[in-house]
Amino acid sequence: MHKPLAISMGEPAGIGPDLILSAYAGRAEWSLPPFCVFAHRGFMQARAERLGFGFQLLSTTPDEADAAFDRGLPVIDIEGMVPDHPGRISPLSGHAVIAAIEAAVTATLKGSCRGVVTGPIQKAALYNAGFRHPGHTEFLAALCARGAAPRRPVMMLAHGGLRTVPLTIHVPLRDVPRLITAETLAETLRVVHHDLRQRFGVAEPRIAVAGLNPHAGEAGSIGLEELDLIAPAIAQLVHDGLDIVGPLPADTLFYPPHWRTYDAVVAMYHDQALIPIKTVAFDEAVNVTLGLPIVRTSPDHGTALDLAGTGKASPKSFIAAIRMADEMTQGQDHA
Ligand SMILES: NC(=O)c1ccc[n+]([C@@H]2O[C@H](COP(=O)([O-])OP(=O)(O)OC[C@H]3O[C@@H](n4cnc5c(N)ncnc54)[C@H](O)[C@@H]3O)[C@@H](O)[C@H]2O)c1
Ligand SMILES: N[C@H](C(=O)O)[C@H](O)COP(=O)(O)O
Repeated sequence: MHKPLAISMGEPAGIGPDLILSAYAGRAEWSLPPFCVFAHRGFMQARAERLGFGFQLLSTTPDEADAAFDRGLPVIDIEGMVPDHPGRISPLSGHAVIAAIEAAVTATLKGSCRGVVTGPIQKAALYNAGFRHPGHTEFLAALCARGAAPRRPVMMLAHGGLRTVPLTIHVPLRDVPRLITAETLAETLRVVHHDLRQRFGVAEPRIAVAGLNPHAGEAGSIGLEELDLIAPAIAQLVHDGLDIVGPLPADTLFYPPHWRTYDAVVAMYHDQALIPIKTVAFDEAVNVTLGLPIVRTSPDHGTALDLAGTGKASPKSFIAAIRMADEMTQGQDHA
């Protein structure tokens, strides 16, 4: 038996459900491994009919998903009220969106599924339903910690050899300087180094670190974070034997001849890391969470409410996310 990948439905008003259905319809063309969807079945059925997909949706358990996969899309039914209103967020669906993620992670931690691929969520829409995290990244770390203090999860966006990591993630820009410490940077770099080896098969990772300020502080004349925090953290890790360079000016770091010499770039804040990769590879880049005991990937895009229910959303990044989770969990394929 092949263990399936677990896919959470994401925001019902967005394009996540559409892409899950498209992925199943194109599973042979894209050579996708078996997967099961953690979703409200009635809602998925309605979205499938709206988009004109004729295949069956089968209620299964994760353990039955592999055997069912050729006959129909295996759905692990999540209870709740989930209206099929493309583009219109409903306060009713929040609980089911959260429960789908929780159930997908639980099935993966239990070993019934190989890894988790998440459909995009609209975070603000979940806060009324009790969501207390800035995004999946931190929520997954909390779920994986099972009540203990979560380890630091690390967000990476990856497309081929271009891999970018924001040190700080979903925080206001004004808080970024305060959140950059030698400890958080060293912890993040160790996770990136470890997972480049373990998850990406990079034998000797070489990591670049961006500065925070223009020109990486220009020797302290445009800010001191580089001299006071970033350089000392790098020096300590280099002393420990890791191949890390920086802090480098962020504006020229992504010039192709430069980034191609690194296996990953750790940037200081969300947009510094995500703008370069979404600019050159929005269609195909993958968001992967490092530092977890399980594999989790996701497309790089969000809910795209404007495209939900239209059939016009590109499935490429979602397919790339399934493929990456498949590649990273090859060793766990068989139950
Ligand atoms: N993994 C996640 O859960 C995740 C990731 C990113 C953003 N989000 C959330 O998504 C919501 C919307 O974010 P946003 O508007 O900044 O970004 P977005 O990625 O949803 O949309 C940005 C633009 O790209 C287009 N687009 C997105 N995906 C596309 C696809 N597959 N095919 C064709 N066009 C596509 C959209 O139509 C829109 O014009 C926010 O609430 C954000 O927090 C969630
Ligand atoms: N920062 C991500 C992006 O812009 O692509 C996105 O919001 C996803 O975050 P989580 O994986 O933590 O939900």
